[in-house]
Amino acid sequence: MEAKAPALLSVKDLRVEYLTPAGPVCAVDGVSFDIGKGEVLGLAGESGSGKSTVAQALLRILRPPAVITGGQVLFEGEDVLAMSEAQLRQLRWRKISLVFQSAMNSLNPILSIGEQIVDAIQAHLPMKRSDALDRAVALLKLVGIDSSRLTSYPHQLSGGMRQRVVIAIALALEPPLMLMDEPTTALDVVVQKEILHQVSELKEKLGFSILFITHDLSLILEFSTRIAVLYAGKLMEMAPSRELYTAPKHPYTQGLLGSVPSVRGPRRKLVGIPGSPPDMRRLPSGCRFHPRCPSAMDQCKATVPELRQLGPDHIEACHLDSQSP
Ligand SMILES: Nc1ncnc2c1ncn2[C@@H]1O[C@H](COP(=O)(O)OP(=O)(O)OP(=O)(O)O)[C@@H](O)[C@H]1O
Repeated sequence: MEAKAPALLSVKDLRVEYLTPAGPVCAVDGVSFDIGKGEVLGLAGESGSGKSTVAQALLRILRPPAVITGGQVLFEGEDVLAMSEAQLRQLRWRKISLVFQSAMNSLNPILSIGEQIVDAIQAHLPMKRSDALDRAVALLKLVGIDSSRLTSYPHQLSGGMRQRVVIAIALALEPPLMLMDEPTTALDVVVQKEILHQVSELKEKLGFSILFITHDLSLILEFSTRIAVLYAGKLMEMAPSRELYTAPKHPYTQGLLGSVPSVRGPRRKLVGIPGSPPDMRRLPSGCRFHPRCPSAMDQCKATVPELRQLGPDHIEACHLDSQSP
């Protein structure tokens, strides 16, 4: 059996609340996961399940009214939640970088691509401008952009190219971990896949790890090593991608997969999950998924299911499976 890579990032019992005037909303409730070196952990779940809140908590870039109210985040053994602002400046970009959906629109319109990459490098590393420029050329090449584009302005590039530039900037300091929050959602399907394939190749070459967030389960299945499924702020199931696809245990995971077209195998009828996620201010009792669950039992309304180990790398929180021997 392949030895498990030591955790680069370890998240334990993370809890984030939005302190709204109407009372606290617990958007991330006791979420735990590890990311190993070179691993891609996909965070799946419908809109509002807490995926972006998790990513922002890891970098400590949550904005009020969000506050981290519990848990532990260890990156390379260092306690991120205890870091000072100065330590966080060393962590962001250098150790953990972030690519988000609208990043391609946040490039500076009046600076050339080359200038922006050079500025990003020089903001963090004591490097001569000519060396930084060489690095910018190499970075653009890595993401499949010709060096002749160095003098182009963002508006002269397609959306896909702009997002590639953002990925190049995110990789400029060779961080061990990249957080990708809906990195390609604004782009057309073909460009999305091209970019994600390229990122996968870069990951193999450079050895970084990825936390990959998207609501698109088919992309998560294709590009992640392991997948964590969130529902209303709670971790429902986590397993290696293949195992999650072939043997999903949680009715919520099964429901999510029911809305993904099958690439191989027989055509199957797409069935979504009836209803919609709960209002986070008025969560259902017991298992948060029970009002939408086709297999809900009385117990599901009464008690919150604990996460249980189903296999060496497979965990799930559901009363149904705690009943089977
Ligand atoms: N500014 C805010 N004020 C109050 N509650 C918020 C705020 N932002 C987010 N939330 C709550 O946090 C929950 C999680 O939001 P988050 O954006 O992390 O989810 P997500 O899974 O990333 O969804 P999406 O895919 O739509 O971005 C939401 O359901 C909402 O209840």
